[in-house]
Amino acid sequence: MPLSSESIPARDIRDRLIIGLDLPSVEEARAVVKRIGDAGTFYKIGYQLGYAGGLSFAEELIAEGKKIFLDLKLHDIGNTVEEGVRSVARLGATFLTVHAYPQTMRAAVAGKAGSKLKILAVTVLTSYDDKDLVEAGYAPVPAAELVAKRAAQARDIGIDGIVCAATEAASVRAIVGPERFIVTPGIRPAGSEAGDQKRVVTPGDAIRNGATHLVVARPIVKAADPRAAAEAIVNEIASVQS
Ligand SMILES: O=c1ccn([C@@H]2O[C@H](COP(=O)(O)O)[C@@H](O)[C@H]2O)c(=O)[nH]1
Repeated sequence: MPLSSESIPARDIRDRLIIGLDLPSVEEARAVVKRIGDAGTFYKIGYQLGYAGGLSFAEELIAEGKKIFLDLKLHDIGNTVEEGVRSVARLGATFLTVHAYPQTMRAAVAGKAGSKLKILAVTVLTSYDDKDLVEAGYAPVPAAELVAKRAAQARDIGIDGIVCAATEAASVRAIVGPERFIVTPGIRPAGSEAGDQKRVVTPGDAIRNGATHLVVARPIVKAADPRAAAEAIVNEIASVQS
């Protein structure tokens, strides 16, 4: 049944939408979170806000009962990743990203041991297509093939979830099995601008393809009415969710 502001959807449906707080200051992020109100239950903090006080703001949101995805995309020598993840685990976030390189993923799994933090492996950024991979120095390989290889490595290492484009969500599900999270940025409601995203999918198709969580930033936080934009996506998720 379609949902409206009057009948806020069950919490688990709203949790499938992760709203990217890609904003320049904590003040602006706090204002957007306030406008979205109870339509938003899960927020992502990445480079822009993270380097502008966003980690303390993450703790504030957690204390208010919101879930937090720290999209820090860690990638460094193993010891640095392991200790960095150990520090992040103390913040109480739900998800943390690392790049899907085997050394990095193994270090992240070691660093989160004993905590509730879930590690997501970023396979191939959704702003990349096959040509971008060649430009970055990879032998010609379709992005989908590299996503599949990295998803299999992430599974074998014990990573909790995969970040990929929703174009690859169905094939990733076949690789990683039924339990792991499949978190898909590059989501664009029909008619909205792709911007720098190249592997783009609508919210409904992403859910149909098997994504567990959709990441949406600009189409919500830059919207004239961020709450209405978030609700429209939650409604689309609810209309196709099995
Ligand atoms: O492959 C990836 C991994 C992460 N992201 C992040 O998701 C959001 C998407 O923002 P939009 O404004 O909805 O395009 C952004 O914070 C990225 O850093 C991604 O897009 N692709």
